[in-house]
Amino acid sequence: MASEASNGDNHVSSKPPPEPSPLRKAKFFQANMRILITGGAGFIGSHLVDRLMQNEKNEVIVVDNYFTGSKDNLRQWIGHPRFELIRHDVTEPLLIEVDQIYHLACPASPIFYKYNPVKTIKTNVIGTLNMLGLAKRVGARILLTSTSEVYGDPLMHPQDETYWGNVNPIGVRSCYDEGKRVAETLMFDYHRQHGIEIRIARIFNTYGPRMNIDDGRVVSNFIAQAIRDEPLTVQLPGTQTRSFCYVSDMVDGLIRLMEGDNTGPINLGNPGEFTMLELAENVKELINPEVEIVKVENTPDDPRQRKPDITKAKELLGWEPTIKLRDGLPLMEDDFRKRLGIPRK
Ligand SMILES: NC(=O)c1ccc[n+]([C@@H]2O[C@H](COP(=O)([O-])OP(=O)(O)OC[C@H]3O[C@@H](n4cnc5c(N)ncnc54)[C@H](O)[C@@H]3O)[C@@H](O)[C@H]2O)c1
Ligand SMILES: O=C(O)[C@H]1O[C@H](OP(=O)(O)OP(=O)(O)OC[C@H]2O[C@@H](n3ccc(=O)[nH]c3=O)[C@H](O)[C@@H]2O)[C@H](O)[C@@H](O)[C@@H]1O
Repeated sequence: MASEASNGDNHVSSKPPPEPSPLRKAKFFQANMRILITGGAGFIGSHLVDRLMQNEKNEVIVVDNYFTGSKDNLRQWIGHPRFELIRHDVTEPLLIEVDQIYHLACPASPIFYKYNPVKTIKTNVIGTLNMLGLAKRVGARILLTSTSEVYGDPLMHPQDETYWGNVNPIGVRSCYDEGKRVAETLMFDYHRQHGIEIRIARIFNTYGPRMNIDDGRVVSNFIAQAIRDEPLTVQLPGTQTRSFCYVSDMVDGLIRLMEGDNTGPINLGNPGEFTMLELAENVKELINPEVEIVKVENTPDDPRQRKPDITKAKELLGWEPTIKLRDGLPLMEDDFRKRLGIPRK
């Protein structure tokens, strides 16, 4: 017989609830946290998978369309009972059950995000909307990997999270930086309107093993060039600055942010600031003292300076980077030499 309440609140079902699968009763499945990583076949994503898989209570699901990522980055986990890899484009809806979502899917190297700008903005806007819809349906906490590019060509230095940025809305980088700004807006609108638990990391340049060798980003370019005895291509004027964070530090910051109580946005990056000429000189000294440094044309809207203020990350997450650039570069060199098949002389 139907219950008296018209809205269904007092509805009493005569049927018992369905039995959960016997597998879910097994010790192995019971305590698990199911974690989705979009873009998990990419550079940062695959290191995040490695770290999360260390915890036996985590089940990790990666979705990726392999635009810039690769199954090779995840080969050690393929076939593992707590790991699943799904070929999927986040611009399409995804229906799965998870407890946490690390939303990284988006090409990060300027060469790749400018290659198909319409797709990049769709990934940032529709992709984030889809992942927020998923978070809302299943009640998951969601973390967005935003970027220091939301500060554009910053007029405040170093950049803290209160700065609203100096961004060209119609330039060739806008698909990425404006795309991430909209993604941040969507995160906060879902949080305010639907009570979704959100976390936003503003990541500053991150480097390390597994970056695509021909990725086009400056650290991977210089290391590959130095190993191949090719000139290091410093884009003009060469005095523009960046702050480089080693990937293991970044992964640590992302997990602390996800597990903590603060929505962010929180800057994650290494405050050590270098001009591109200084970076080239460091790579030359550490990897190949014979190599030449040449100046080449730059691309439009390249930010002139970038350095994170990480006070908030220190205070709220107890996080700060531990690996200096001069220690991180040789770790990346080992990986690049292996993949290029060029041993040290
Ligand atoms: N590495 C950095 O310096 C840096 C700095 C700031 C922000 N970020 C952000 O961190 C995240 C990861 O960056 P990364 O350096 O690992 O880049 P990456 O290009 O190596 O990884 C991105 C991954 O997303 C996947 N992807 C792209 N579009 C997709 C789509 N539509 N559907 C499903 N998968 C898709 C790619 O195939 C790739 O595996 C990105 O969101 C990027 O914007 C990175
Ligand atoms: O930190 C960030 O937020 C952003 O950092 C990078 O963006 P960008 O700093 O422009 O990355 P690179 O392509 O590595 O360029 C860094 C600097 O190196 C210079 N460069 C690049 C390549 C090269 O061969 N030589 C060279 O001098 C560029 O002109 C630029 O000034 C990432 O690729 C973005 O995804 C990320 O969001």
